[in-house]
Amino acid sequence: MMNFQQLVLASHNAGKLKELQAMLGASVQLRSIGEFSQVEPEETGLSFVENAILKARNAARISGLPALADDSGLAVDFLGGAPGIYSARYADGKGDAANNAKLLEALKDVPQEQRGAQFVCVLALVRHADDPLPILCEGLWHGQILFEASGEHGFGYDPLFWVPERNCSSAELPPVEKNQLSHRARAMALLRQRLGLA
Ligand SMILES: O=P(O)(O)OP(=O)(O)OP(=O)(O)OC[C@H]1O[C@@H](n2cnc3c(O)ncnc32)[C@H](O)[C@@H]1O
Ligand SMILES: [Mg+2]
Repeated sequence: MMNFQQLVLASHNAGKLKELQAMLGASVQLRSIGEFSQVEPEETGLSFVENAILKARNAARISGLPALADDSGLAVDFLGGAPGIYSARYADGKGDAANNAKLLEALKDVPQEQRGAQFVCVLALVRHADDPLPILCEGLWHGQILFEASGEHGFGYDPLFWVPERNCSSAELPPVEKNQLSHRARAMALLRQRLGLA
């Protein structure tokens, strides 16, 4: 197995970098793709897997380093799994606050018992840009969409995501706890096993 002391993280999302670095610990240093380029690749895939691979290959090409990508999002049952892979672009690129407002509006008349949702995370690791065998790991986190935002931690949809096993929103969880329970934590636990770090 290859020794990944340095990986480039194919993400321009500071929240992801913080969480993933905390989960990996000190043995692997994640370097942001932002050190190499500010240009974000277009996420043209139709699945989390395709977009994760696309982002990882792009980062490996630009940096010359092995690359890890995270493609993630929120799949809401009542919305047939939307916004899904379009979670970051749900409110046409206007950002987290606009995404959250649009989601609350879409669910405003939907009762509690129909507000189930899951966070999805796919991690893709490529050893180089043309790697024919990317490592892929997936994690899901089940919860419900709240009627209003609550909590200051985390990022993105965290203030709207109710975590039944903790009775609070994921933005109310201390970061250490989110990093033990989340979709990203589950995907990362699998990746650590695959890399022999677990
Ligand atoms: O593509 P990169 O550069 O990694 O950064 P991004 O923010 O665009 O990331 P995605 O394309 O994977 O889109 C993920 C969306 O899902 C949201 N999301 C993912 N994980 C989340 C988490 O742990 N908590 C809250 N929202 C999350 C996030 O805010 C984005 O709107
Ligand atoms: Mg993105």
